[in-house]
Amino acid sequence: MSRKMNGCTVTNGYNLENGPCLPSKNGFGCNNDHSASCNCYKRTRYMDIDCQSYTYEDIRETSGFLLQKTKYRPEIGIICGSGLGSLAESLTEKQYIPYKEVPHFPVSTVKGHVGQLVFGMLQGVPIMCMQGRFHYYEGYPICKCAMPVRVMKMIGVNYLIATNAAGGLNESYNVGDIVVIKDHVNFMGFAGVNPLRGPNDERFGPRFPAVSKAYNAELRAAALKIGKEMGIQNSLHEGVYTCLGGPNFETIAELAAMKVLGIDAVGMSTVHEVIVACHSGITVFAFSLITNKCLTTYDDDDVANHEEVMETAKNKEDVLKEFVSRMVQHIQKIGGK
Ligand SMILES: O=P(O)(O)O[C@@H]1C[C@H](O)[C@@H](CO)O1
Ligand code: HPA
Repeated sequence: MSRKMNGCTVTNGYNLENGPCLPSKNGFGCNNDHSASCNCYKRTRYMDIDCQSYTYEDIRETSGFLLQKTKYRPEIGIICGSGLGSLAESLTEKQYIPYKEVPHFPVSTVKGHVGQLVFGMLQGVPIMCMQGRFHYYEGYPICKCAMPVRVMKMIGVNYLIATNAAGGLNESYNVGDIVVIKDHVNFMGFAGVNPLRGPNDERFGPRFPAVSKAYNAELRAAALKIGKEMGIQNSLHEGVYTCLGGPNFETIAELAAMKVLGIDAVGMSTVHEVIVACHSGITVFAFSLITNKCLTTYDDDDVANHEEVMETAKNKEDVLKEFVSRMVQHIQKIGGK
């Protein structure tokens, strides 16, 4: 799609003459003189094209498309982790929109991630659910992996429930336990892989957002209370999650190092989504399903595998549906529609 931005003809975010159009001091796009106020490719070719994947206008186009396709106006968004797509099946009056039909959306490539949006009702509350998320190891730039969260925000989502499958590093965790995430260690961020990298458009959020309170304390407390009410308090924990780039599972030495750092659950997602949610002012609740124990000794015969992850997720389907449904009910009570 072509449009005019600051005198440039831009096609799909590209000024064909000068490369990707970036936010410039004058607004979006190249201003064609490549001076100090111009952020066109000629001035910024040292930057990864990655981080300029989506402009505000792109996100507006995606959310506009969805708002026009659906009658739902959800304030709560849910991201289903590996094997957890069945969470979307609890919705009633469902409307499915495959990612491949949505402008600018990436497509899912991982087993256990269907690759569609599901709009519908849960506990009488409209919900937008991602049945399938995007991981860095699939080959997408990290900002692209997190792009749906910006779409959610523009659609009107104010609460995000992010779920994932994770390995349990904390020795007190068992397979099938739920870990309410209280904090994360952004290992990929240590190496500069951050969804907010690149020019910041203030319309999305601030250049330097605080993420020290990313996981809402009130929702965490509510989750623990809900766990008690459901009688699952012995298999419910609060813990620290980390996301690694994947796709390989971790080495014994890596896991030993992470243990020292106080990490409880190890996965390959969620952190980028939570950072973007925080940046956009979305309130976050996130949890991991412990699908396997992290193996921390060399004499263990077992190895981690995706089949085990999927199988555990399948086995816990019912309890997770109930847990999420009660969380939605709680969020509605405190202000989400
Ligand atoms: O999407 P999530 O984080 O739930 O998926 C986890 C991490 C890998 O994608 C996969 C490994 O089995 O499960
Ligand atoms: N490591 C990383 N990601 C995972 C794991 C794990 O053990 N289990 C499920 N996702």
